[in-house]
Amino acid sequence: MDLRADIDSPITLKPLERAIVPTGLFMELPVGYEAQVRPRSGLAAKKGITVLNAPGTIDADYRGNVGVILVNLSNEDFIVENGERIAQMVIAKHERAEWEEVEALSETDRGEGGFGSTGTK
Ligand SMILES: O=c1ccn([C@H]2C[C@H](O)[C@@H](COP(=O)(O)OP(=O)(O)OP(=O)(O)O)O2)c(=O)[nH]1
Repeated sequence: MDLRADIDSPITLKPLERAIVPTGLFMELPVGYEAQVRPRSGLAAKKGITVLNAPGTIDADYRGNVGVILVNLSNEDFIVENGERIAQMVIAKHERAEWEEVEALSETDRGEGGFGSTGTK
């Protein structure tokens, strides 16, 4: 679903500035669910505006105003207007891990290789 700015007056984001933009959305998620705040591709592609902490996490026990941390990665000012669609949100179910401490991990071909260890071709 779309998240809209719920603000009394417009917010100006200068290049590289960020702001927490309230949405006026308050909710109660069931335990085992989270909401994820994501950028809108149109704003990103056309205006250089994205969600700084994407995906933002809304915890199930959060009861406050859902905020969107917008950042202006363009070289022009961007004005956030009240009611503007600034981000989108999905509700996601997640597992709860039970951690167990062990002496060794199972062996795999990859092992500790990561961060481009398989090359680019
Ligand atoms: O984009 C976001 C991210 C977070 N929040 C709210 C809901 C979330 O449940 C709470 C805490 O977020 P997070 O766990 O990402 O923050 P933290 O930096 O770990 O702070 P805290 O100590 O408050 O958990 O802030 C938002 O409204 N929008």
